[in-house]
Amino acid sequence: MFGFFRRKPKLEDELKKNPYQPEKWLKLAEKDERKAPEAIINTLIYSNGELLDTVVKKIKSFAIFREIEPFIPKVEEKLGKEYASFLLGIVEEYKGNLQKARNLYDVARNSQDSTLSFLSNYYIASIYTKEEVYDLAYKALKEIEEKVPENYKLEFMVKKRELEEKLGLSGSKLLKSFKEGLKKTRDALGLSAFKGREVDESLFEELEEKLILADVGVNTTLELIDYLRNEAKKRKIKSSDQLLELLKGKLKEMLSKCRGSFNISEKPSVILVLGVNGVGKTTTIGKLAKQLKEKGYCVVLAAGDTFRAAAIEQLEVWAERAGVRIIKGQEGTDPAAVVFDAIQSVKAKGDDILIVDTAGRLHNKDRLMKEIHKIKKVIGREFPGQPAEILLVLDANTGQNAISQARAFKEITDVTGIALTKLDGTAKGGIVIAICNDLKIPIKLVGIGEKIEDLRKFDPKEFVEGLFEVEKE
Ligand SMILES: Nc1nc2c(ncn2[C@@H]2O[C@H](COP(=O)(O)OP(=O)(O)OP(=O)(O)O)[C@@H](O)[C@H]2O)c(=O)[nH]1
Repeated sequence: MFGFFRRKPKLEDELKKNPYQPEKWLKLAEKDERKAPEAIINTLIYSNGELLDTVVKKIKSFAIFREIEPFIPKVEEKLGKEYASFLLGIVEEYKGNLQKARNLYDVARNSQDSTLSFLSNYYIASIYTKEEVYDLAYKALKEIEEKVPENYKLEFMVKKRELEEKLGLSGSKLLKSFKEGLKKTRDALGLSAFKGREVDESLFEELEEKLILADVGVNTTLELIDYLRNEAKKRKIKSSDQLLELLKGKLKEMLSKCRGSFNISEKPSVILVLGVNGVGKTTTIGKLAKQLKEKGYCVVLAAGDTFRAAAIEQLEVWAERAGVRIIKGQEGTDPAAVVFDAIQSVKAKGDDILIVDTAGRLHNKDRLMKEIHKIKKVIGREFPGQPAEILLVLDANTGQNAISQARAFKEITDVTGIALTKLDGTAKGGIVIAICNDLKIPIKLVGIGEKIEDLRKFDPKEFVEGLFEVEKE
């Protein structure tokens, strides 16, 4: 009955009796500034790490970075090294020791605790961003993009978008350069000159001539013109604008069969790169390596074209530019031996992607076939199911010759995708349609210039729109 006189026990007394009340430690931290450092650490300890996100926010809002330091050994004792390192990382980052802070976060980044792992990577990314090491910042974000807590989603997306902009990965910049790269073909086709005309026999004949000149290939051109004639008759089309829309739709439908995503889902993934000398193989490997690295992958190159010292040196230059490792042998070394060494290196370092350059001498087909089969055998033995991609590099300038090269390589080995280079340098960009329609091999990448960023995933819709784009006056 005298209960109403009993003094409410103080928070501290309650916690002395039963410290396993994390919410109450949090309340004490908010109530008593002097007690805040110890109370906030006890909040973390007695929530068994669950309130990490809240605790971190409080440490920052109370600005008690230095004050929590004496209590961190207790965190290590109760929760382990990963939690203690993470908190020490926060203290060091506050002191401006970014390198030390990053190393401390690194201890916690692979923690089983998803919040601790997320926050560690997130803070590593923010430190790299501060230091303008954007590719590594992006890699750290990529590692955690599947496990972003709800309350971080928006902030995470903004940070990722900013890094993509800085790394030139954003669609807009790349799309513009792609359309510029198609200018020569677009001008040669001159489809805009067909606008506003009557649909008559001369129109079909002119269109047929333009498509063949753009290297669409005779068979594919005839297939397209027949299709347009039939549809024009069936739908009683009188205006050339409608006919051009039909052609655009048909080309998109044709090319959509050649759309293929790059298969690098396994770790490690091996990409075997084929192609005759001069088509842009080494350049494409260099561009691809850089882009994959910027996407956060650890990439290593194997100089499998040992026939010429120049090829090895050239690949070294590109490895340097892309900032990736290269494994090479002496000129004349057995390519399979170089690939074997590269595989041992990948195993030792745990790389994500191995890109293998190969010789480009098609005139000695038997020897090339033996070399490639041996390389594939070595790869498949060490990494079952690999190579994931067998990428054939073709030069868009070589027109129909590229088709015969592709046919020759298909006799040597299966080809999973095509990288079509120098689309920017040719008026014969119609070869894309011929390759797709004749060879039925996915076109995965297109080269649109000599610079390292001039490589892009092939997007059929984008390509066709680029052919029809009306030049701004
Ligand atoms: N304009 C343009 N030039 C390119 C492109 N890709 C490669 N090149 C150029 O084509 C030339 C040959 O490129 P490489 O990468 O050396 O070709 P490769 O197949 O390795 O030839 P080898 O070195 O003889 O084995 C170089 O001058 C490149 O800069 C591209 O997409 N556009």
